[in-house]
Amino acid sequence: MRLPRKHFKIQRNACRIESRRFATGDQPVVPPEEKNLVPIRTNLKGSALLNTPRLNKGSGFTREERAIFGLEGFLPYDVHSLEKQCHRAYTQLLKQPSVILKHAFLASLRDQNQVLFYKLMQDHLKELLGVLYTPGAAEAVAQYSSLFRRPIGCFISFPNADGMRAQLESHLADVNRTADVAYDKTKPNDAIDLVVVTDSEAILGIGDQGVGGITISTSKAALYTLGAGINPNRILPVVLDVGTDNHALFADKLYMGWKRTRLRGRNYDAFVERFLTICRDLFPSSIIHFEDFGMANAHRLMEKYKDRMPMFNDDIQGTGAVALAALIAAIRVSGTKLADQRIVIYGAGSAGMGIADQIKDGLMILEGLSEKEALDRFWCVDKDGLLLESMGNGLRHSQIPYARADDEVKDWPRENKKHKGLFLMDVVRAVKPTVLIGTSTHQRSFTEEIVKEMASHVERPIIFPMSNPTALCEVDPVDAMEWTNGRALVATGSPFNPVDLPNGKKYTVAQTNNALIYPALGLGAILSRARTISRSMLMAGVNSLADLSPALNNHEASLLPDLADVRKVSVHVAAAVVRQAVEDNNAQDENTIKIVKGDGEMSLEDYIRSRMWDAVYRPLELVD
Ligand SMILES: NC(=O)C1=CN([C@@H]2O[C@H](COP(=O)(O)OP(=O)(O)OC[C@H]3O[C@@H](n4cnc5c(N)ncnc54)[C@H](O)[C@@H]3O)[C@@H](O)[C@H]2O)C=CC1
Ligand SMILES: CC(=O)C(=O)O
Ligand SMILES: [Mg+2]
Repeated sequence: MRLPRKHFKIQRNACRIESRRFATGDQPVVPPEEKNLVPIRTNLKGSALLNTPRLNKGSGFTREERAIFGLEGFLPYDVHSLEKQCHRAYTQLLKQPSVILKHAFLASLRDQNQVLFYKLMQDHLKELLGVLYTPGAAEAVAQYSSLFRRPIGCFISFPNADGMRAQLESHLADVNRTADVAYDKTKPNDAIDLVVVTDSEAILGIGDQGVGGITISTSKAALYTLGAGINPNRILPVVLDVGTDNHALFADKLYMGWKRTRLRGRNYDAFVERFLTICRDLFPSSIIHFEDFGMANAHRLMEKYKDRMPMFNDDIQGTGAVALAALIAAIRVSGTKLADQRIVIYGAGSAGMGIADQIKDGLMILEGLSEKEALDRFWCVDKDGLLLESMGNGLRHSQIPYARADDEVKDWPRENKKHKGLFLMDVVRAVKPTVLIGTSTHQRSFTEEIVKEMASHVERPIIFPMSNPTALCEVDPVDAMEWTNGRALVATGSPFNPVDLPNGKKYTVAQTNNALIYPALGLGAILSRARTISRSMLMAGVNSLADLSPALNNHEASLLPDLADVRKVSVHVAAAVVRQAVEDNNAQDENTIKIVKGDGEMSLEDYIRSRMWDAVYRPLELVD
């Protein structure tokens, strides 16, 4: 549907700021260059408008807007452009002496003026991702209760479970109250595109953080907007407060969550089921992103719900996808084949087994291997050593297919004779891996001896220490490069500086973080209104991301695109995901299906751009 021109007449010249993307969701489709001219309708005036971060422009309100919305007495006289506001905010941010205080500053800005927050983030993305996301988010989560100022997001606490529906309805009403979020007012339930939910049991690599986990949901939500232009007002970040087993939190008198031992078993499952059922009922067009659930639940819940609704687990599937994309790029650089790799995974938890599953899918789909042949390429090592069939009930469900036969290892030499298990060094010596992936939270565990042993058998050792935050990374890329004479192909989970190579050049370390792919995966699923988020959609995303690898043209370049370019990357990845959903008859959005089939008025890429939200001030229209 094209908007009649009269919709654009209000304060047209207020929209001089660069206009590209607009918004996901049930919005009128306009060409990308017109989307930011569409006014936002609101009945708020005066301080109520200034105190609504979704609509507030602060000193950026034009003279005309100040008159219409009764703002003149509330603002200093001069009108400032978004660029000038950004400059002021950046100067203030730089005065904050630590990462945690910078994070708090950003949170407070987000809480005052949403457009300004996203514009500032976007203009300094490379620098500020480390503040908002990993490693900064780890500190912010851990100190949530002591630094608390104002709540952002949705808190679903077990003791209040009886009121869960009403709590979620209040959030929906809140979203609908502020302006055009659900453009079509006859469909108030379509106002939410995305729910990002954590139960806080395994936040990054820092474990159980109780209610503080809301900050991982809000950070991941912000990356959806920065990375894929998903309208921030249509995302619901949620923490399920089911208690905590982190005893330091019990001792903290400022702790703000439910001070009980973490809920488990049937009550936990019923609580999650109830939450998801209500979400599906109240927000039927939304997708659900699971983040940082503990090992015992992450895989199990994904298996339970993945065919029932459009959901994915980011730590399992998002991480698997980004790791496989980096691996495909590394293999192209090294001139080898995926099927010829011997892969050791260190840390067989959610991320580790998610990576294994995704690479296994890659071996089967891209290389035509049988499942058994694919599984044969993996050796997974956890706290008790190499996963072996004899570990029986000690293996988690996701680990069982990867357990090796005990016969294979009976003659392997063991470093630690006193211990039953085979540890990383034993496995590296015996397997001679070509690929070593770390998702263990065991800092600096890829020692010089291990890396040198691996590098003595492989021309281009592929080493991905993916644990977050930075302090938990399995090996510093500088060391990995030094110990391999610059031969290693390295990718990390948190950001690292480029490394000097022996040939005088610099090697750019890819940030192999699920943040490079999950925003586009979500955008593709939302736009196509996919019934489920399928394996084939994930694989389409992986291939399109791998094709964008800078290392394909320059071997010292990063294996993956820079995370700071995620927004451009996302258009291509989301397009691949959408096309796959349509090809699989998994898409339900008629308009998107038409465009993919070539019957629309614009290309799929332009359509995607036209649906992306931009950090610009759109005109406001006063309604009764
Ligand atoms: N780069 C990325 O995109 C992502 C990175 N991660 C990182 O991966 C790490 C693990 O995260 P999850 O898998 O979600 O946690 P998890 O708790 O599910 O898994 C961690 C696994 O490592 C094992 N482990 C712990 N200490 C070990 C040791 N000394 N030796 C061998 N294994 C050990 C644990 O037993 C567990 O199986 C975290 O640091 C997290 O930040 C997680 C998701 C995405
Ligand atoms: C990146 C991420 O999801 C994690 O470290 O848990
Ligand atoms: Mg995570």
